[in-house]
Amino acid sequence: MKFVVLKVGGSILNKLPKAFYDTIVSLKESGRIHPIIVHGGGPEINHALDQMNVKSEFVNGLRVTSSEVLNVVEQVLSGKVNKHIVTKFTQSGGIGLGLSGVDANLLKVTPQDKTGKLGFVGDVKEVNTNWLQLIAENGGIPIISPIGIHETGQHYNINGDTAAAAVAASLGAKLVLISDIPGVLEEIQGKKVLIPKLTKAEIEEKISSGVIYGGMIPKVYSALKALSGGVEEAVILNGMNPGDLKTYLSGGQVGTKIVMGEKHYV
Ligand SMILES: Nc1ncnc2c1ncn2[C@@H]1O[C@H](COP(=O)(O)OP(=O)(O)O)[C@@H](O)[C@H]1O
Ligand SMILES: CC(=O)N[C@@H](CCC(=O)OP(=O)(O)O)C(=O)O
Repeated sequence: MKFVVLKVGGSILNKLPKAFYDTIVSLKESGRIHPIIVHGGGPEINHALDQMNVKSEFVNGLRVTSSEVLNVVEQVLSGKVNKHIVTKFTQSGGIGLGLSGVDANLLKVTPQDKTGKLGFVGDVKEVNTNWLQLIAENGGIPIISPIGIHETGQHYNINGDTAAAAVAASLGAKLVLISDIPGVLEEIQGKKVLIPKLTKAEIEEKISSGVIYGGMIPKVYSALKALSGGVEEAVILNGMNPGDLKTYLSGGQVGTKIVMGEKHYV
């Protein structure tokens, strides 16, 4: 089975054209790929917290998650956002099956930060791939919200990119991180320029120089982690151009490819 894990970022969720969902459903129906969707929803969570007068706080792109915040995160991600995406796939003629990482022990976690500063933020230690395979084999498109479960039964908030990388690594799938930007950008002579390929060393350098910041940090680190976990390829693409996904899956150059070694870009 050719699994492709598509992570859809919250930055773009409400803007994605119908053609995006149509493209994924037609790729599934043609048997070319078995898509698995992992989604975010950061802006929706921020909005819900704002309405409760709770401040959103991030450390290196990860949300500090108290139990009060976790309740909101879970309601927004596993409820509102997950079902929004399921509906979009249904409208495109696909079988979208919404799950969170809590269902069927899909995403087992350990706390991300042992000092406790991040609160209930989890890192994925195991993915229950059986159910994903079963859903895919039966024509379904799994749509996963990034909430994980600890062995104590405690639920944890997982960054969407981190969850997607873990799912891709567990299946040896390609990882496609879909966001509202064409890829990793760098300002050169006052113009934002797309970086087509980035190695691990270049990523470290661009984080320390401030070129890569905020929500892009978990994205590039997740891509690297996925690669070291056995994923053959990781790429960051813009979801506003559904043609980009087709181009990428046909071997074309779009977005930013993340690779482990050799320097392709200086
Ligand atoms: N070098 C960079 N190139 C492009 N975007 C960057 C870069 N560094 C930081 N960003 C920010 O990262 C954002 C994408 O991360 P995030 O908002 O978490 O997206 P998503 O919700 O799609 O996962 C961009 O919209 C941009 O503000
Ligand atoms: C731990 C952590 O930061 N979790 C994220 C989960 C949602 C997410 O990843 O949303 P985007 O993909 O839209 O950024 C959060 O609470 O915002």
